[in-house]
Amino acid sequence: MLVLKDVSKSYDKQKNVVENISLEVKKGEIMGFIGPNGAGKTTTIKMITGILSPSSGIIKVNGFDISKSPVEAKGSFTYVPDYPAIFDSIKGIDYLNFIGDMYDVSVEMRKERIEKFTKEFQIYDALTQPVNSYSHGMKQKLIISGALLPKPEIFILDEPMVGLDPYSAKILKDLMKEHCDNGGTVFFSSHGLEVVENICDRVAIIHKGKLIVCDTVENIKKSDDTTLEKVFLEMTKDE
Ligand SMILES: Nc1ncnc2c1ncn2[C@@H]1O[C@H](COP(=O)(O)OP(=O)(O)OP(=O)(O)O)[C@@H](O)[C@H]1O
Repeated sequence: MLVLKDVSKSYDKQKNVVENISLEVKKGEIMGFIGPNGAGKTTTIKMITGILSPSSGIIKVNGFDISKSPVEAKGSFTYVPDYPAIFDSIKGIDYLNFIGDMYDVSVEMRKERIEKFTKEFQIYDALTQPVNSYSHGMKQKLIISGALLPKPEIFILDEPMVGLDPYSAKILKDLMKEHCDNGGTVFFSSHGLEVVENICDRVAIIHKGKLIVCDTVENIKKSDDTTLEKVFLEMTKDE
């Protein structure tokens, strides 16, 4: 569903900030992508989404090579970036309709899903207001609602919990699980290890640009007596 094969990235043609990463996220799976600051998570996600080109390696999204078939690949996923950058002067509802147009979402499905997500996130009443009147968290919830609107095959999120209140974070966790239960795939980065431990089928840990493990939480922890946080700190500590 989402395949990375020997993917590397260097910004300066000298040092790789992502080095030879290979991983596969299966259909219906929710995978957490964790690592210390500067480990290479956003760089990897930007390569998956086609914002950055890898220096080497292959990335396939829903079977389409993001470099060779970018339109087909991009039609298979939606993406929530790590900062809610959004056209500020338009109304929330116009933003969602724009996404609906881009992904050919039918009028009925659009109405039903816009209502569902924006009511759950409690931004429904603000949809007629311009986005520049939204708080950071409201913008984030608008972007998440837009990203879920077309029922993407793959839902990719970069640190989506940042700026969300606990209620909204819980809604997002439930929506990510629901998306997978309906056959979708989720790949997201986070510093919230408890969230990752609770909802992910598998977890990929990146450290200094290298993938150090990609496995179930149970296998990574090896024992019930520990937490993902403890194991993560041990695995990524600098000697
Ligand atoms: N545009 C850029 N030009 C040069 N170096 C960059 C650029 N963007 C990121 N880097 C470097 O690449 C490395 C990986 O950064 P990246 O943003 O991918 O890390 P991250 O794991 O997402 O970190 P964080 O958890 O802090 O968001 C860092 O050393 C960073 O300084």
